[in-house]
Amino acid sequence: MKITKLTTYRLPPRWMFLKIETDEGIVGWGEPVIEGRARSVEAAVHELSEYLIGQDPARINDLWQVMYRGGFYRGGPILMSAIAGIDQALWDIKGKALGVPVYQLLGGLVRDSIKAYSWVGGDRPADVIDGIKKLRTIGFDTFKLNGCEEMGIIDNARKVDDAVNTVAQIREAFGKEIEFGLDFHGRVSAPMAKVLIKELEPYRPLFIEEPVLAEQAEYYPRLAAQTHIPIAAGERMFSRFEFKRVLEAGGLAILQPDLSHAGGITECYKIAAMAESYDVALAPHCPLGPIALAACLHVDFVSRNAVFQEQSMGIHYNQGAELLDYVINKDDFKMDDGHFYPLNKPGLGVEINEELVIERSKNAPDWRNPLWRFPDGSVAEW
Ligand SMILES: O=C(O)C(=O)C[C@@H](O)[C@H](O)CO
Ligand SMILES: [Mg+2]
Repeated sequence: MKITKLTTYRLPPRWMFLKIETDEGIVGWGEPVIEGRARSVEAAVHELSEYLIGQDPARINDLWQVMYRGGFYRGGPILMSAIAGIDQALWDIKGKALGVPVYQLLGGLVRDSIKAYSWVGGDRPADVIDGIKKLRTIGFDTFKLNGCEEMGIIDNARKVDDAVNTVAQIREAFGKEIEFGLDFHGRVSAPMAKVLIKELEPYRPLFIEEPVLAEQAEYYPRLAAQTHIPIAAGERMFSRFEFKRVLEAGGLAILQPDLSHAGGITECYKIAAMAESYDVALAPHCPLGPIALAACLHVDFVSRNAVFQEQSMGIHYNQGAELLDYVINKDDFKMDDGHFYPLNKPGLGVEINEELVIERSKNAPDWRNPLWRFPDGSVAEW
């Protein structure tokens, strides 16, 4: 079998799908994208296609190494997201050619279901109580929200109290019947992370995510030393070579590699195993579309240390399209009691409505995240 063509489709809400065709008619789908930099990733995918056209899609490991090492420069969000989407599509092709789901190619199921969690509230955590109430009616008991709004490098007690009050309201309304992670979203400086975490400790959130930016990873062990709250990070780390450093330094209780940013299934499966060797949990980051989610689920179902799975149904970013809009086999993603179940169709197990993808790609928005500024005009982390 030979790879014959790569086609990219930028799509609402802010996704990109990749279709890889072969000379035997088997097609694989992937989801290479960096939210807000889709065109850069698209260019990278087509640059990398020079290594792929005419090659045997079954040689995933060799093609991955060629894409990673062949261009001298490597790593980072753009190149690793391009490789990620290509890798997902190659696993899709391999599974379809052999008639088995990807998780079977990775050694078979290690569990029968995986817990999902849902976002509540928007960029600024408000109205989370109603959001939680609604989502509980469809089986969710685990949630994630932004832990705070903009936070200055050194900020005032009122800002800290605002963040804590949101969490206090959640515990007041639901007690310990639900769990929630707080995503600091990289908005918080190391000094303020210490203050916030101390004030949040009594409310025992399930985890605190990106308490500081990935480029401040040396603070993870220091912050972990001051709190019992599990620290999570990973969406802005892009290869096992980045994850090895944070695992070695300690401090992270949960790794959140993104299957569409960190080199795909081939790389994230290795990251999951590295995490397990340090007794660190896996919770793949996935605010994206169905192909990215399917790739996460296949890794979840073969990784004993996978604990819960992010998914984007109802997420505040999904303006213009919802998680399963482009999926034909929607029922395969049906959650029961807030859990996903194995995708058993060959390959990734996602049947894409290509006609709709082509149609919707004609007016793809060029999504950008908001650019936040503090009152003094300086740039704030979004
Ligand atoms: O889902 C998460 O945990 C996020 O932090 C969302 C963020 O990754 C946005 O997708 C960036 O555009
Ligand atoms: Mg996050």
